[in-house]
Amino acid sequence: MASTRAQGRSGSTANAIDVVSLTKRFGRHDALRAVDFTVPRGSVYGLIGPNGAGKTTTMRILLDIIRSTSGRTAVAGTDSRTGGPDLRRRIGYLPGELILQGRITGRRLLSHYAAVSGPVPPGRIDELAERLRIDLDRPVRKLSKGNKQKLGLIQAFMHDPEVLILDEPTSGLDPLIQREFLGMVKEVRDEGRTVLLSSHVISEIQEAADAVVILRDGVVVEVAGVEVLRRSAVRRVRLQVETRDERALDADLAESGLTAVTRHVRDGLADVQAELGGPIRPLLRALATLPVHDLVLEEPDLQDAVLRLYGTDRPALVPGDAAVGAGDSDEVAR
Ligand SMILES: Nc1ncnc2c1ncn2[C@@H]1O[C@H](COP(=O)(O)OP(=O)(O)OP(=O)(O)O)[C@@H](O)[C@H]1O
Repeated sequence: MASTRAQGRSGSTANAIDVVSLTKRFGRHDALRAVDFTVPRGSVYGLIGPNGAGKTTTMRILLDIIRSTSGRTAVAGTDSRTGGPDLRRRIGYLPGELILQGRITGRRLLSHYAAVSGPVPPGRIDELAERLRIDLDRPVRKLSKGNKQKLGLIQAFMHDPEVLILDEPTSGLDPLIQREFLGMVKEVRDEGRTVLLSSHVISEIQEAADAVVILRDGVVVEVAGVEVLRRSAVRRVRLQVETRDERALDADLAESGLTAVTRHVRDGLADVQAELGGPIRPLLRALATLPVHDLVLEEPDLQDAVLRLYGTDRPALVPGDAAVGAGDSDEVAR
C-alpha cells in the first residue's frame, strides 16, 4: 500500500491522519469526547454519523481552523497546530459550507487559490473542470449550488495534495457528477494518497471507502472496514419449505439462527420470512434435512449496519470479524 508517493513529500511512513483523545467543548456542550482514530496512508476513510455528531468539528480541527479543548491531531505526520501554511499546502480541503460570492469568474478564483496552495500542474484546472462539467468563465455569484460545489472540489484536488479532507463533497451534485467524483477519489487512492470524507449517503461510502469512522454525539462508536461492517448486517431470508408438521418445522427453524420469523402455511407449503444476524452455518444445517423448495438470502446491506450504530449502543460487529491484518481493505484502525 505504501508507494513512494504514499510516503509523501515528508518521506515519513506515518499515518496520513492521527486523532488522539480529541475533545472539543463549545461552552457547556461537548462536541467531541476523547475521539481516537487513525487513517493509514493510501486509504479512503468515511467519517459518518447523524447530524451534530461532530464530523465537521473534527475536520476543522484537523485543518487548524478551530482548536481542540484537549487531545491532538496530526495530518501527514505533522501536528495540525504547528504545521502552518506548509502543511496546509499538502492538504486538499473542501469545507461543508462553501460560500462563494462576487463578480470574479471561477477561473480567476481558482488561479487565486492556486497561487496560495500550488503549484498546480499546467492544464490541471481545465481538465478537472471538463470532468466535472463546469464553465469556469461565469461569475461565481451566478453559479448554482452544485456548480459552486464543483469549484470547491477543483480547488481541493488541483494541487494533488497528499491528504484530502472533504466535508460532504457530493452535496448538491447530480448523479453523473457524483460518479465522476467517486472516480476521482479512487484515483487518489490508487496513487497512494489519502482521503477522509464525510457523507450522509451510505451507498457512496460503500462504493468509495475502505473503512468508516462512525461518530455519534461526539463519541466514536465504531471504526471498521466497510466490508466487515457490511457483512455484520442482518440479512433478510425468504424460504419456501414443504411441511406436514408445523410444530416440527418450528423446532427446526428455532435451531437455524433465524430471528423475526413469520410463516404462512398453505396446502402443505410454508412461506417463511425471517432475518439472519449471525453466521450462515446453523441455517444450512437446519435446512439440510428439510424439503426446501426455494431459498432467498439477501446480500447484507451496509445501510442496515450503519443505521443500527447511529441509533443504539449495540455493537455492529460479529465477534471475530474485526481482526484483519494491516494493509487489507477490511482494516480496523482503532
Ligand atoms: N461554533 C460552534 N459553536 C457552538 N456549537 C457548535 C459550533 N460548531 C458546532 N457546534 C456543535 O457541535 C456539535 C457537532 O457539530 P458538527 O457540525 O461537528 O456536527 P456534524 O456531525 O458535522 O453534523 P452535520 O451532519 O449536521 O453536518 C453540534 O451539537 C453543534 O451544534
